[in-house]
Amino acid sequence: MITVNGISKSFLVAKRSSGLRHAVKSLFHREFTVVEALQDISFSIAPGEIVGYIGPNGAGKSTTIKIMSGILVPDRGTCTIHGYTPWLERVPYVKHIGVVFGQRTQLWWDVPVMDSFELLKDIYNIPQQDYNDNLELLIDTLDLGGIIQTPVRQLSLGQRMRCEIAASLLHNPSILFLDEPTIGLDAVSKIAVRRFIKMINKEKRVTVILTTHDMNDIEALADRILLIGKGTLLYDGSVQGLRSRFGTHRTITADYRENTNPITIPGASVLSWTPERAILSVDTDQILMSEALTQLSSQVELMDVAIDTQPIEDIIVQMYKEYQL
Ligand SMILES: Nc1ncnc2c1ncn2[C@@H]1O[C@H](COP(=O)(O)OP(=O)(O)OP(=O)(O)O)[C@@H](O)[C@H]1O
Repeated sequence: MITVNGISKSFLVAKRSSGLRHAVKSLFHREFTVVEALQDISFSIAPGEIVGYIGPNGAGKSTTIKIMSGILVPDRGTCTIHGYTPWLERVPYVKHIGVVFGQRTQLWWDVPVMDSFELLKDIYNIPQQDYNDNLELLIDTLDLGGIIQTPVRQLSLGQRMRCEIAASLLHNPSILFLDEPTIGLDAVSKIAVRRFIKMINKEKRVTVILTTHDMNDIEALADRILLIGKGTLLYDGSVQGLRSRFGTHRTITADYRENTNPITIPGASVLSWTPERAILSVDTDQILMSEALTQLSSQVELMDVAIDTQPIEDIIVQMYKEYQL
């Protein structure tokens, strides 16, 4: 459904120095630097997938989404989505995609949400019956009943985001691009948005490409991760694969009968210690968990043990470090 092949994109950015002398000079002679936003990016995405597109600030995520949604033209490479080249065949293409940029709105600020929806119906030429059916479903599942007649500027961020997502789906697209859909939302709204994304993916088979800095979004939604850093693709695989490749640490929290001897286990480091409790980080590349537990129980009289896997957030930080992003 989506094939991106060897996409590169660079931007010319004017150099600016501070001070009046430089400001005057730049009026006559502007200097530019080239920012390589994307370099030779390739991937493909099958129908019905939810793909998390992640990377640190400035990695090139939004640039990729803009190219895939037809807003930007790449310098090199090809992109075929639903049989179209997005930037060359925008008018027929956009009927198949929905786009939500978390930081921007596609709704008209001063009019009730419903009026924006009606306008989108005309822009996309949505048949009345399809529109009615879709609207009913979206109002119901995104709980828009109480806010649909409110002007957008009076909505909270969470309410607006639910309306943005509804607006992007009114024309029944088969692909949804979400750029930071949960940014700034409270915990309850985040969960509501995630649940909805999961639902439309499952029930309507909408393919979802999601950029986010929130690793809980990734854990809750993505089957697959594309990690981009400094414009190049560094990892393409499952969340599980990411865990087994980078998440080799487990945390053991051990409660035991009072013991003043220090705990030493090769392959494990002590994160904190008291005479009754120790927290250890175990590198499973160096020692099996079973072996670490055997050694622990030979050194203290265990009362309780909890084992936690490394949070995905830590794994990502580790990856960023490893790739020097
Ligand atoms: N219109 C533009 N003009 C000049 N440079 C740009 C433009 N758009 C993006 N860039 C540069 O391209 C690089 C990639 O930017 P992009 O917005 O794609 O990153 P991102 O991964 O989405 O970052 P963030 O997580 O901060 O949103 C950055 O160095 C950015 O400054």
